[in-house]
Amino acid sequence: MTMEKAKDYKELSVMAAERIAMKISNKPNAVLGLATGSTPEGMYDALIKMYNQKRISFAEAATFNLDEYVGLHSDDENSYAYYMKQHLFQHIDLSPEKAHLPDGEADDMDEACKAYEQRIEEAGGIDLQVIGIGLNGHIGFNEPHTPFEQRTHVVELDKTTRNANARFFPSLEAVPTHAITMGIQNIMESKELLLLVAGEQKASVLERLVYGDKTEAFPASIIKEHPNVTIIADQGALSGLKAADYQAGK
Ligand SMILES: O=P(O)(O)OC[C@H]1O[C@](O)(CO)[C@@H](O)[C@@H]1O
Repeated sequence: MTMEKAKDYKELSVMAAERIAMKISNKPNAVLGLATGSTPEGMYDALIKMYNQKRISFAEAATFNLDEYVGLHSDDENSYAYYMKQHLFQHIDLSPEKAHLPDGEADDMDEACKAYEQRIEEAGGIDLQVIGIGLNGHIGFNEPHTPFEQRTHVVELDKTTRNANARFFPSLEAVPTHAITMGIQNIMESKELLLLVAGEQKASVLERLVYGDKTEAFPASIIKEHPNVTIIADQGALSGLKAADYQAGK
């Protein structure tokens, strides 16, 4: 596990975008795994900037998002499909057929989960997966006590997660109760993982990730076993760690 320190959120965002830019420069048809939430917003802004400066092109790339709410139409402004359109897709040259999100509106959810996995497999697997981390250690929407072997599935959202995400909705009741998410196993299968952690409110989460044991009670703890994982964290998020630990790239 490599840890990279950013002085602030802006620097973290640029560092993350540079990782993606490097990936698609080396492999123009790279398969990128994308995340939503507040954390990657700055990274998407930085990527759009690089695209506008003609530094990068997504013309040959494909993307797969980690998760989507169940029951929200892609035009619903709280759906992750809408988020991705607003924050990235409408600004770049990624082909719409190659921009994938789980289908939160499918009649048959089990089928939708299988179909999503199949599309990832057909694309050759994910080269670089960006993830954020929830306050309870979730990755994607894999809540605490999700088995590490879990594949794409429908999940009932934890109270903490619904509360944390209520800021995007008119009320807590409006936050969907379920989501469809890549499983922990899918995340671990990506060739490279990039975890972004920003802000002091995530300091204790990062502390637990770095010093804690591997446990299904804290889903992110598994990523320490991934052979190619980088964490980019800003000063706020790093405030719970001993400086020597991140300088040494623990
Ligand atoms: O970046 P945020 O908004 O703190 O969210 C952290 C994680 O929580 C989720 O938004 C789901 O609640 C993930 O998609 C994200 O990685």
